Amino acid sequence: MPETTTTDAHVAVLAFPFSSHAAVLLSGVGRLATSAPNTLFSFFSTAQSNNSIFAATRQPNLKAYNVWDGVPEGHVFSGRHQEDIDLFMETAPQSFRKEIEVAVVETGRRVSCLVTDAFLWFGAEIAEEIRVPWIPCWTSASTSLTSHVLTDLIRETINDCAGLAGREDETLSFVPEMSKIRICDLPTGILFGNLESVFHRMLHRMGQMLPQAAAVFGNSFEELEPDTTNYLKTKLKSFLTIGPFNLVNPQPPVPDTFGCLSWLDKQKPASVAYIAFGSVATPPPAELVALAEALETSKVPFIWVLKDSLMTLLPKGLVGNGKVLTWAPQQKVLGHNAVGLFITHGGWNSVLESIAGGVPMICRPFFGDHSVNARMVEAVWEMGVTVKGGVFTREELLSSMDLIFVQEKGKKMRERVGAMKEAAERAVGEKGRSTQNFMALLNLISS
Ligand SMILES: O=c1ccn([C@@H]2O[C@H](COP(=O)(O)OP(=O)(O)O[C@H]3O[C@H](CO)[C@@H](O)[C@H](O)[C@H]3O)[C@@H](O)[C@H]2O)c(=O)[nH]1
Repeated sequence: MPETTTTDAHVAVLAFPFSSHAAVLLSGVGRLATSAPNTLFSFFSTAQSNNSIFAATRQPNLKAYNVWDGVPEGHVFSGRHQEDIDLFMETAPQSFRKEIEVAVVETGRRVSCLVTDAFLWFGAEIAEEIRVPWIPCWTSASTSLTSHVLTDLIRETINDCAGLAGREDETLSFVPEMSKIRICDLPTGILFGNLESVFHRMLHRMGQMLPQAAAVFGNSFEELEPDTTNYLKTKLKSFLTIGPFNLVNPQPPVPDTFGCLSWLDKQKPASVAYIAFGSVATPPPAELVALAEALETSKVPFIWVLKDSLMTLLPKGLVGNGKVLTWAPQQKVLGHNAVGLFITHGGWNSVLESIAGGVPMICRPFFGDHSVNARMVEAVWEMGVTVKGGVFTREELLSSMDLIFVQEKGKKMRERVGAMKEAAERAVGEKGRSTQNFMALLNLISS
């Protein structure tokens, strides 16, 4: 790729250091750093986050800086939900400002552009103070972003129509681009959950601030979400989908500690269920038991990622039919031709990785954007199903596995995921839309 940068550009990158957010941002920024070797990239996250995502060898023009996690010395966590996020967000604007100054002194280059996780809406204020463009990265689907940009409209419309009660299954007919999404599928923080929590106020503010950004870039591709992508192009100064990141920047090699891949080599094509719920979610014990029983009854071979502490819940004979482990090289597993089903929470990276592997899904959403992603899998792309009633039951799992592994409908789903996989590969190919968008982004950040 041609070098298009001026020689003194310095991009400050502010990460949201929880779940897989920082890793996804680093994956996008790593690609920019490779394509613009004369531009410096200073990547700011907490020490814990940086230690977990920065490999020993990185591009020489990409350097990690640690910011304070906001946890006061001697603080004892109360176990309150998202306490770590609340503490971080309280001090984050000042912590980032302070560390940016350190990077400026150390590199001898003033910052020329501010890239942030889109969650960090105060990036708009920092960018204004230092008079540089603000370019946020949205690490999830264009459709979930649309719902955040439209939060005020959605709240007003629902309130004008006498509130939410009994209307959860209605579709968002007043937003034509999201007309297959139901009210109950909306990400938490728009109508559901504690709307006054630090996290949800942050999402609301983000939706209001993003139209000020010089450009927003996202980990999706236009062919996957044409309607909401086009809508965002009208609402934001510039909206550039440059994904899927997993196809252009696959996961760095991770050791196959548990021998998943060699075990998969011995299984029949499209016969194995892979089960994982991302970096945060865990189904409650009763659902884990329902899942274990469904696997045992169906005899479907499986790879199941599960926390160590929960393994005692599984029936003793179960493991004979598969592998239960604490972490898998997910992208490689989903890319293996033996895998025919992904049982997932619907995290955006998992959805994109399932598409890249051509694997249909059973989605069991938990929070955040999982429900809207799962709805798209089922009702828009028809590449899988979402569990009814929101929880796993043995009977429904058995019938969904039968549908995907055995029935004609399942075959059609596999064909549709396969076609979308090809569309994704075209998008990041030499002349693809995501590649063109990436070049436009590269010009923006390094000029
Ligand atoms: O055994 C495992 C389990 C997970 N992963 C990886 O972990 C990531 C998980 O990402 P994702 O599916 O997006 O789930 P979360 O970590 O829960 O992601 C958070 O961030 C996403 C956007 O970045 C949002 O869509 C989710 O709602 C939010 O929970 C993926 O890249 C997986 O490949 C592995 O490599 N091995």
